[in-house]
Amino acid sequence: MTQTPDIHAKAETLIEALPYFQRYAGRSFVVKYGGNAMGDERAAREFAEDVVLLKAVGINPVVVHGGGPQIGAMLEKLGVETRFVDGLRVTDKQTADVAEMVLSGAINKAIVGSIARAGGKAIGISGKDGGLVTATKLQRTHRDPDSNIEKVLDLGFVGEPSRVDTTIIETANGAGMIPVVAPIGVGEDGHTYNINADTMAGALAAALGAARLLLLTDVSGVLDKQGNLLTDLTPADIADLRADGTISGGMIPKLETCVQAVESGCEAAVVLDGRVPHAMLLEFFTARGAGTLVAKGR
Ligand SMILES: Nc1ncnc2c1ncn2[C@@H]1O[C@H](COP(=O)(O)OP(=O)(O)O)[C@@H](O)[C@H]1O
Ligand SMILES: CC(=O)N[C@@H](CCC(=O)OP(=O)(O)O)C(=O)O
Repeated sequence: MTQTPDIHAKAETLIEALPYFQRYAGRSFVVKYGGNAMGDERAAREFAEDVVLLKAVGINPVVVHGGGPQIGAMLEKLGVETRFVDGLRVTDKQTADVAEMVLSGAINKAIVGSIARAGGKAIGISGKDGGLVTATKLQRTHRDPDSNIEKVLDLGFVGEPSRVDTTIIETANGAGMIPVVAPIGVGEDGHTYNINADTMAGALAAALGAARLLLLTDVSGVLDKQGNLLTDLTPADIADLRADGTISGGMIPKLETCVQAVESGCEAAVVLDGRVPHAMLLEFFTARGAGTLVAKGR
């Protein structure tokens, strides 16, 4: 019996992916799914399919989601003003409550639902569950570009992970479930903290010693001032890009996260375009993915 070229091509694609399945089996991949990348229904379905496929080939995907635009829309509906400093939302008590409602409620469960529809089993949690993430109030300074004066910022209930206990993730992995994590933490003081989703994903990637931290967003990767894609960056390159103003807004916490993750136990981090169909699979199972790879050295 003769086989059509199409069938051969499919078999070859699978065989090409075999070394990657083997290399990454049993390893964690932390995937940060940003509010901007969530986009339309089709993108959400494809994202869920990719995550389920990873699980099926023996990788342990951990999804950390954002939802900045969705929190913004809810705050607007409620008539609450909101603002960002260096990519972080200034969070008073009311804003923290809305962020938790939108992130741990609507978005978390929608992602769990799409993974279920793609044939996987997901468990939706936040940093509060199982003591996953203990947060402390973020201490941060901001240098005014005009006056060059550095000020201490008070962002309210914006937290950063100070302790991560991965037991609940490992328990979920062991039970064949895909953890879906909302970026909310609780402090020793009992307060609820709003954590930037990139920061949350980076802390989990470091604690799990993940093979990859993938940050899915709405740009093709980190761009230079002319708009060209920067394919490989080291922590030193990132410090230069920040100093000369090439990166701004949400890209600042994103790249800070990549640096922190690769310096604390995660092998490499990638910023990639979550709007591209099956972006994650292309990144995992081809020799060179499409986005910006951040690693300790070249
Ligand atoms: N040098 C840069 N390269 C690419 N994007 C950048 C750069 N500097 C700032 N950005 C901005 O960062 C955004 C991504 O961060 P953010 O909006 O927080 O995404 P997400 O919600 O997916 O986490 C991009 O859409 C872009 O507007
Ligand atoms: C402190 C802080 O800024 N928290 C973020 C949490 C959500 C998030 O990070 O969502 P994206 O990844 O979609 O931007 C916020 O309130 O918007």
